[in-house]
Amino acid sequence: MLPTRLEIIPTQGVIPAVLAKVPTSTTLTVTCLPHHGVERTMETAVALAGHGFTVVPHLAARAIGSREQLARLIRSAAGAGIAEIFAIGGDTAVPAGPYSSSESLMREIVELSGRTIKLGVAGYPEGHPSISRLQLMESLQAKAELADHVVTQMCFSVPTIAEYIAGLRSEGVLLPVWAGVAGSAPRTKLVFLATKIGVGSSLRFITGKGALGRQLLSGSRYQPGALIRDLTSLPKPPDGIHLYTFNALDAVDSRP
Ligand SMILES: NC(=O)C1=CN([C@@H]2O[C@H](COP(=O)(O)OP(=O)(O)OC[C@H]3O[C@@H](n4cnc5c(N)ncnc54)[C@H](O)[C@@H]3O)[C@@H](O)[C@H]2O)C=CC1
Ligand SMILES: Nc1nc(=O)c2c([nH]1)NC[C@@H]1CN(c3ccc(C(=O)N[C@@H](CCC(=O)O)C(=O)O)cc3)CN21
Repeated sequence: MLPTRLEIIPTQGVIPAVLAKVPTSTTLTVTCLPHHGVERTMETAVALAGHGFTVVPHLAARAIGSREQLARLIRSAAGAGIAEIFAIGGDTAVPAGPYSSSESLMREIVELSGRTIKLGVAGYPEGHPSISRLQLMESLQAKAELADHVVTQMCFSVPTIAEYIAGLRSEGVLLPVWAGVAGSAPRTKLVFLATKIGVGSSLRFITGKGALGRQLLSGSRYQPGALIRDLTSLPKPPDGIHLYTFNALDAVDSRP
C-alpha cells in the first residue's frame, strides 16, 4: 500500500472535524487559497501540529506580502515543529509582495531556514491552462535542486500519470512523485472544482465517454478506490498518494 497524505482546506470548523475523524498518525497538508491568505493556512497548520499531526502547510508565493512576513511564517512553522512546506505560485493575479513564482519563494525559504525545511512542488500531468509544458518543465528543473518531491495536480487517468512520471525521468527530474488524487466527492462538486482550477483534460475525462467517465456518471459520488488501486499496481508506481479531501473527512479511508 502506498503512503497517503490528506490535503485539507483551512475553513472554519476544520480543526474539530479533523480531530474527530482523522488519526494523529496521518500527515495532513493545508491548502492556501487566494481568498483565505497564507496566515490562515499557517495558523491551521500550527494548531494541528500542536495536536500531534505531521503537517505540511502550503505557501503561495504570490500571496506573501513581504520578506518579513515570510520570515515570521517560517518562524511559526519551525516553532510548531513543522519540517516541510509545499511551495506553490498561487492563484493571486498580482503578487502581493516580492515573490511571483514558487522558485523565488523556495530560494528565500532556503536562505531563511538554511535547508532545514523540506520542500514540495507541484507537477502537472495534464499541463496547466496558462503555462506551457516547456515552461512547466523548465521551472520544475530549476526547482528540482531545492525540492524534495513533486505532488501532482489532481488527475483521473492512470496512463497520464504514468507517462508524466516517465517524462520527468527522461528529462532528468528524479524526485519522488506523489500522485494527486481527488477524494470521495459529489460528482457535481468535482466538475465545478476541476473547472475552477483549470484541470481541463481531467474534466473531459470525468465527464466524457471513457470507462472512468461512465463510472463517474453512474454514481452521484466519485470514489478514488479504483484509481488508487491501479496506480499502486503500476510497474513503476508513484511514491505516494496525495488525497485532495475537500474536507469530506467522513469519506476518508484513513490509512497511514
Ligand atoms: N497544483 C497545485 O496544487 C496548485 C496549483 N496552482 C496553480 O498553479 C500555478 C503555478 O504554480 P507553480 O506550479 O508553483 O508554478 P511556478 O510559480 O513555479 O511557475 C511556473 C512557471 O510559470 C510561470 N507562471 C506562473 N503563473 C503563471 C501564469 N498565471 N501565467 C503564465 N505564466 C505563469 C512562472 O513564471 C514560471 O516560469 C499557480 O499560479 C496556480 O495557478 C495553485 C495552487 C495549487
Ligand atoms: N489552480 C489551482 N489552485 C488551487 O488552489 C489548487 C489547484 N490548482 N490544484 C490542486 C489543489 C486543489 N485545491 C482546491 C481548491 C479549492 C477547493 C474547494 O473546495 N473550494 C471551495 C471553497 C472552499 C472555501 O473557501 O470554503 C469552493 O467552493 O470553491 C478544493 C481544493 C487547491 N489546489
